[in-house]
Amino acid sequence: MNKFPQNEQLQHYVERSQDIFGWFSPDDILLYANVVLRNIYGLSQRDNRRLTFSDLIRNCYEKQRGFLIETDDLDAWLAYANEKRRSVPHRRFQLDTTEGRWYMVSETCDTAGYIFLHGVEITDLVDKTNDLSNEQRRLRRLANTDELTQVSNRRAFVEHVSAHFDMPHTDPACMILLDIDNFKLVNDEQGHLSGDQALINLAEQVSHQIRPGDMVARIGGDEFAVFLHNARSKAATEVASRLRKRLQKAPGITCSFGIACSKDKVACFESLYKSADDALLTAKRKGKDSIVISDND
Ligand SMILES: Nc1nc2c(ncn2[C@@H]2O[C@H](COP(=O)(O)OP(=O)(O)OP(=O)(O)O)[C@@H](O)[C@H]2O)c(=O)[nH]1
Repeated sequence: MNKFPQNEQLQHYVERSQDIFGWFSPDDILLYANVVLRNIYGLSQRDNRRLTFSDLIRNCYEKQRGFLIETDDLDAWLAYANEKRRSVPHRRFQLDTTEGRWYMVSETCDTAGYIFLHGVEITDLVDKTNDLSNEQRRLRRLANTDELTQVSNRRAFVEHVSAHFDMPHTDPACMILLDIDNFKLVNDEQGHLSGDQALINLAEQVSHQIRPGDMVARIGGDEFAVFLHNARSKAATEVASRLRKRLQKAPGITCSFGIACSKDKVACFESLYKSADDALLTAKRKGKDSIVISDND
């Protein structure tokens, strides 16, 4: 018990370990690298050259093998790395290789300036973390997307608009609500699948009318909402008019539109939505297929 391996035994284990082991002199010459580290630096067992850390890195960079160095400016990369080396007695960093392996490396520096490296492979962990991040992204997208039309859903829309109003300096913004006229009849006369297709087509048409950064969402059965950043009622009316004209060109469905714009900093999702919804109701009452701008604007 408590008997540490003798020098030769220890060297035997270190040499054959799957971990990284390395040792640098105070003038940064590689004094020892085990098999794993020699592979990463691209050195053969009989390589007796006195290579510095910078030589080794330049070698990997030029051959694009081993230690993966992603930079357009190797001198700047080396200057940064050399500034970090020996800056503290202990530090840890991740190292990845051109073969896609990852290591968590711990670097220990003694008072004389010798550096001892020990690294453990963490490729599986990194892969799992990446899988989890991808899965998280996929789930977030699912949670925010309307399954039928693939545009955003109500939850994402509320979040997006609320985030806009949470910002300290909000640009003027507009909300357009649009609702298909007599959609019940479309379903009744042409069937539910045709109704679904009409919703998909409408979502596509609306998406084409807005700028990147603006948002369209399906927020109810046959109701869509658009949020336009940096826009006033004139721009919002133009978007709605373009859309209305496009819909009129192809016989099938028409929509009613309600528009509301934020004028002051106290605006919030609820107040803007209420104004747009009132305007939409007015458009429906006026005989549908029309655009109404909120009284508050
Ligand atoms: N095909 C299809 N229909 C849906 C879907 N969700 C809701 N609906 C239908 O959409 C219709 C919405 O009707 P309403 O908005 O109440 O009324 P409307 O017939 O559109 O009449 P106005 O809104 O007054 O013009 C209902 O018949 C719902 O069954 C869906 O995902 N697919």
